[in-house]
Amino acid sequence: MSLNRPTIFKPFTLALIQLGNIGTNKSDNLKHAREMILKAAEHQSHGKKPSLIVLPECFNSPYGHTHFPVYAEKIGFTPEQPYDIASSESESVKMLSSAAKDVGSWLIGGSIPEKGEAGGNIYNTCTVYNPQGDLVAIHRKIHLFDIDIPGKIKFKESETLTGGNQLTFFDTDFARIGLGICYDVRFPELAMISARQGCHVLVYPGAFNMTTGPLHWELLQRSRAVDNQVFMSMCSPARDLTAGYHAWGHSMVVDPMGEKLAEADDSESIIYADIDPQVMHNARNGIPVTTQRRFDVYPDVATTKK
Ligand SMILES: NC(=O)CC(=O)C(=O)O
Repeated sequence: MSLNRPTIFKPFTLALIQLGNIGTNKSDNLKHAREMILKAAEHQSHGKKPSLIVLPECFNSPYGHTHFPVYAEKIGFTPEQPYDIASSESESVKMLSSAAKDVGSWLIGGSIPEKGEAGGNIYNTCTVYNPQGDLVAIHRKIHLFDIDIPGKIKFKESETLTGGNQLTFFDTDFARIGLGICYDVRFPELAMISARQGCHVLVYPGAFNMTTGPLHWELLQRSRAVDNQVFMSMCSPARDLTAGYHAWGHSMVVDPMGEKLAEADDSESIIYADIDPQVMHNARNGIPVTTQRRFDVYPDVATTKK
């Protein structure tokens, strides 16, 4: 993706689908996700449908390290080449592509377990589609969710997943969008670099839990938004107490001043936020941190090369 391309930032509506009923039957999960994408697109704000629709992390399978290898699909995307949907081996990619085309909106397809090209690696991968249904970008969760809070929650994605090794953003005709997945939000460098590369809106499909959700879900999103003076949003699955992993829910959109524009509760729902670029311009003019950095005192992590 060329950084030199002039970026556009225009008002648009963002829709987050807090998907429920994610069970063990993948076809049912895909069917339901498709129905919810069509429903999200029916919304009108200022006479327009949402320009960008988002699904949650792990929307086609139960969330858990033992499930990832069972549900993993081969995608085979390379950013340098156009992707041929018709010959894709991924049923999830095919559904998402056709749904994006049918509604004529950009679609961030949450995440799915992905079978890598070689060596049996499995990734937690987000795919992105333009309104023509083309697969235009993927983001593989970089930081794996390995936590152990005694008596509360133990989860080790690294038992079956491999972390991605690339930052991802993409340009639309209304904004530059930066991607991350869930635990990636705890690493402020990622959001900082995306913002410094010109992203206006950060979208992280995610699935926090009942221990970390109440403490950190909102705090981290508002922090990333205020640190970087960007719009920040995370899209969760709905809470299902019959599932092995209890998602926190509370899908959210935060503006560059840290104000919440929209928030779901824990049940299945679709939330919408009107993204107004003027809010970002006002934040940056009023609190000019973007021009006050002191790289004579500390290094610029956003440009430091490996
Ligand atoms: N599920 C995650 O990747 C992250 C999470 O729940 C947390 O950071 O807390």
